[in-house]
Amino acid sequence: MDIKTLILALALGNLSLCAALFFFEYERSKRFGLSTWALAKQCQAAAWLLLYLRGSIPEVLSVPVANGLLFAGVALDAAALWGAVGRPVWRRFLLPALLVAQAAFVGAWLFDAPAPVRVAAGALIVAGFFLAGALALARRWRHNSLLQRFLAASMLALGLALALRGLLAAGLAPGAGPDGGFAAGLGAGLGETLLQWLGFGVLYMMMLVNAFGYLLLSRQRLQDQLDLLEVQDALTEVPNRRGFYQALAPWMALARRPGMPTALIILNLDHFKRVNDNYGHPVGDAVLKSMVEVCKKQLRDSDLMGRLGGAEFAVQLPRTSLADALMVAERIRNAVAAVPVKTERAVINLTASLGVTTIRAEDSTVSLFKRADEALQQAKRDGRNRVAEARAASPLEA
Ligand SMILES: Nc1nc2c(ncn2[C@@H]2O[C@H](COP(=O)(O)OP(=O)(O)OP(=O)(O)O)[C@@H](O)[C@H]2O)c(=O)[nH]1
Repeated sequence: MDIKTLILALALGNLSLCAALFFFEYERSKRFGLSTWALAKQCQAAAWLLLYLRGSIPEVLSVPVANGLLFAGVALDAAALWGAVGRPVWRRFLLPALLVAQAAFVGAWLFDAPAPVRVAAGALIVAGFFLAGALALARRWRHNSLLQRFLAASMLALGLALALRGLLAAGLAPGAGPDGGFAAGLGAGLGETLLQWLGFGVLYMMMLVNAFGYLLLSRQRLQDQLDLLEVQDALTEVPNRRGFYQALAPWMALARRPGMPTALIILNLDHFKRVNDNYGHPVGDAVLKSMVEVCKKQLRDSDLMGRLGGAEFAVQLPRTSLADALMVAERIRNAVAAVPVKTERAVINLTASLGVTTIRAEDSTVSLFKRADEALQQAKRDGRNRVAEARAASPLEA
């Protein structure tokens, strides 16, 4: 395979990615900066096509325009990766760097710099942006998945290989003889054809690693979000029923051993339906979120609040006696009643009813929640905006 065929493969590879992304985005909302990434692939596909047509089209298209598009493409790749890790640095760093790189390359072309110098500049610029993208993936190394670490490491290796190719190309520039240093000597020793193979081979690998890596990473992120949704309530961002049960399980097991019990509070907002009916669901949602914040402020770090569904929440209080849990429940009730929720449409006063119990040795999750719920219903029957204690254990249960 000659270099021209390799360039065509790069053009076609990027074009097929563009096509795949077009159909992907056609049906889905934008995710993980996929649009930035799609734009990057379009720039790169156009760049490689122009480079492939070199000799049959004006030089202005096949050199400054083609390389400019290639630089923009890899810079956008880096931007997409920084966006995917939650740090959109496009405007602050990558855009100014791209403008400087474009100006330097066009300057080198206008002033007729020797071909090896231009090749070296091009390789170093592309390597620089590629490494910038790799750094995004390498951030918070110890917390990253194996996939992300593998991608970061291979991108760093490829970026460094391309930078080396650039330095070796510089070694071939006129005037850089064997006395011109290690790069000059090595560059001259390897020869331009081998260096071209190294450069394009690395660029080809870069395309593959970037494409597969980005798509796999997007998939992994999506999976992580789905996994989180299984145990977390999307609206209030506290554990949902399943997540709350999971967190409660170790305390249920500990209840069979002597020591301080774990308490459970179930809270239900009073007449919450009216908020939805009077102000609409979005206001109801805002009220729920705000209520969670109000309640959390009354809790210790070791306590955990979860949403059981609708306007019903639960709080687990590890190593807390019934008397203390009743005090906490009273504090929560007071806070909910005292802090009106300010929304765009209205200031809403709410109250809550609460049922309190502690985990007993003989409890299953069902019996525990049933008892707490009975206390809650008692609080509702007694007129709402109050705390009720669950019935004591019968001698048989005890
Ligand atoms: N805005 C909003 N409303 C919800 C959501 N989930 C459930 N609801 C509503 O919350 C209300 C729950 O009402 P209930 O707890 O059954 O009754 P209530 O009106 O609070 O009356 P009491 O509990 O008897 O004091 C229903 O109208 C549900 O439609 C949600 O995610 N957002």
